[in-house]
Order: sequence, then structure tokens, then C-alpha cells
Amino acid sequence: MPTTHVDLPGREYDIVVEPGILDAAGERIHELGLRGACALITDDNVARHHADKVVSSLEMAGFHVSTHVVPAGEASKSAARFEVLCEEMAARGHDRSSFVVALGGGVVGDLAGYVAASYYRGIPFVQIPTTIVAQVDSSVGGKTGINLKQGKNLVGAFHQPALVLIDPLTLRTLPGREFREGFAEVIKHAAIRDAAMLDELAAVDPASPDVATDLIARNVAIKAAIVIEDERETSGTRALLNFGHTIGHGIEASVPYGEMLHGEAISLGIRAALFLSERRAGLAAETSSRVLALLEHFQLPLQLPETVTTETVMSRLSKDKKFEAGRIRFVLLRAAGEAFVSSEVNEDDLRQAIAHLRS
Ligand SMILES: NC(=O)c1ccc[n+]([C@@H]2O[C@H](COP(=O)([O-])OP(=O)(O)OC[C@H]3O[C@@H](n4cnc5c(N)ncnc54)[C@H](O)[C@@H]3O)[C@@H](O)[C@H]2O)c1
Ligand SMILES: O=C(O)C(=O)C[C@@H](O)[C@H](O)[C@H](O)COP(=O)(O)O
Ligand SMILES: [Zn+2]
Repeated sequence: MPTTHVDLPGREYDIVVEPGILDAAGERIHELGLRGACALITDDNVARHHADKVVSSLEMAGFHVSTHVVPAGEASKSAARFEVLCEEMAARGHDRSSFVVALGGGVVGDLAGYVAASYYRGIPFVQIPTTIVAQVDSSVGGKTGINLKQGKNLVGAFHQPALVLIDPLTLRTLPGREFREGFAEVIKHAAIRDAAMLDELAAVDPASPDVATDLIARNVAIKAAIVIEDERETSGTRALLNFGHTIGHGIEASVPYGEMLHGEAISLGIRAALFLSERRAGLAAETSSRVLALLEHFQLPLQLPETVTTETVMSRLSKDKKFEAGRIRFVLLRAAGEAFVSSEVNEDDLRQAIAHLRS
């Protein structure tokens, strides 16, 4: 079964994609050499479906496990929830020999990863992602963090996992809306790095949770290659993974957290980025139409809700980490599979792109 190795000096790890691997989680983690106690962090939906299996597997491998369940949804990616988790772990006696297991979607992964990055100034963590977003994207690469009311992911740390275990069978319990939103990140990967995948995605059934292991592994490989090249988003390569995210994050943070799912906001952000790519990078209208048709295929939103004002989105996106000295580094496409970072996008362009989402 496909394993991708993330070869970062001193922080290398494997990403294993294998149906049924949940049952072997304890054994795989034991093989890493971890011997301390485990803090399993999950949310209440995922706990219901998958926590027992993971806890049994960890205990069978000899680990002492404390389980920490947060409310499902984006609102849990908060400083308040971070504090509760750290205090629970301290109360359960976890120390620097302990490790964290993040079992859940991107919310649990980002939050638990940030706890692991911070607790006792950093302990190891293992990602066991259970949504499409988390399996193809958030579990890989070590971006961890929480939101502020001013914007998404504004507090966080780079902290690479020690191992990522992806069990595609966990997707069978994911509700339809949460399943489909994940394809925004898959379409993003195809748009920036894999033009052939754009054609193949039209054949994926948005109603079937049985996603091909190879499709997940291919997305993991795209993300891992970019992370290996530019772990901390300094050279610009990793910024390409932010295609659709500048305006997308602005929109996601313009409504109460959780009202719009991450992938839904990114769908809108991709539409806005395609609009700007046609105007600023000569992207063929036919390529834009192909990407938009795919977003529609997965029933992702393409229209901004009427209640969201351009000014609120502009205010939220002004906190984007790609703003430097008042200039935004904006990811554009020049062709399918070919993305680049532009410094030519100005405030007026951003307003026009947001307005376009009302058309
Ligand atoms: N760190 C990164 O590189 C990165 C990349 C992409 C997204 N993200 C972050 O990820 C978050 C979005 O992640 P998400 O879309 O996975 O949302 P999520 O974690 O909120 O999961 C979506 C919903 O599905 C439920 N769920 C998860 N797995 C399930 C399963 N197998 N069965 C039943 N229910 C299940 C959850 O309880 C939740 O209600 C955002 O905060 C986004 O910013 C981070
Ligand atoms: O891993 C990355 O790098 C990404 O940009 C992946 C994105 O899908 C993800 O949403 C990420 O959390 C956004 O990062 P941010 O630095 O813009 O907060
Ligand atoms: Zn994303």
C-alpha cells in the first residue's frame, strides 16, 4: 500500500494510506519508538464512530491512554479550547515523555497539533485523519494552529507529525456535505500541480465514500513534495498550496466559525482566484470553466452568501499571512497545473474578485 516518506532533516516521517490501518495504529506507533503515555484528542462525532478502535489498538500495544473529546466543528479551533486541552493533559499527568494522537478532521488535527507543539514546549504527535480535507491535506506538512475572531489560523506553529496513518474506510461515516467539501482541496492540488487529475476527478462519484486509495496517496504526494521543498513557506513554493485561500479564508472568517465549512469557503476562493488568473495571468477561460465545472460536480458553493459584505471579507483577508509591507502575495494560475505567486494583485482587484462571486 502507498507510503510517502517526508524527508525533512531531523523531522522525517511516513504517511501511510491503507484501508483498515486504524486497527494497527498502536503497533505502528510503537514501532516509532514512542513509549510514554498517549493523549488521544478527537471530537464528539469522530469519537462516536472511531475512538474505541484506536484506543483498543493503543492499549493492546501497551500504551496508557487518556481521551480528550472536543465539540465538533471549527469553533473548537480556539484559544479557549487549546487551554482546556493543555489543562486536561496536565491533570492527567502527561509530561514530556507523552505524545498526542489527533484523531479527526482538520479541526482536530490543527488544534491537537498545536497542543503538541506547545505542551512541555513540544511533544511528538501522530495524525490519524478522518475527513477528505485532513487525509489529502491538513495531516501533512506540520501547519498547526487556532483561529482568532480577526481571522483564520492567526496563531500557530510549524510542528511536523511523527507519523500519519490514513484509513480511507473512516470516510464511510462522514456525512455527505463534509465529504464533498474536501474535494475543494483535491481540486486545488490538481489545479496547481496535476492537470491530468483535473480530467480524472469528473469521474469520481461525489456520493460514494469509497475513495480510491491511489487518489488519496496522489494528493498526499503532491502536498509532501511541496512541503519538502519549502517547509516553512519561505521560498514561495509552499504558498502555492494557498491557491484559493486568501479570499477563501477571508470569507470563512466573515461568518461565524463553522457556518461555512473550510472546503466550501475555498471553493469560493478558487472561483475568485480563477477570475483574477484570467485577468492577470492570461489563464484560458476554458481552463477556468473546467475547474468551475468540477467544483459544481462536488456541489460546492460558487455564490457568496448575500449577508457577507465585501468590506468584512477585505478586513478578514487583510490579516492573511501572505501580506507583507502592505502587499499581498496572491497565488494565480497561468495554466492547468501551473501556479505562481504574483505581487501584482492590488486591493481593487480583490474587491472586483469578491464582487464577481455575487454574479
Ligand atoms: N494544517 C493544514 O495544512 C490544513 C489544511 C487544510 C485545512 N486545514 C484546516 O482544517 C479545518 C477543516 O477540516 P475539516 O474540513 O476536516 O473539518 P472538521 O475537522 O470540522 O470535520 C468536519 C466534520 O466532520 C466530522 N467528522 C470528521 N471525520 C468524521 C468521520 N470519519 N465520520 C463522521 N464524522 C466525521 C467532524 O466531527 C466535523 O463535524 C479548517 O480549520 C482548516 O483551516 C488545515
Ligand atoms: O499546508 C499549507 O501550506 C496550506 O496552505 C494548506 C491549506 O489547505 C490550509 O488551509 C492551510 O491551513 C492554510 O494555511 P495558512 O498559512 O494560510 O493559514
Ligand atoms: Zn485549506
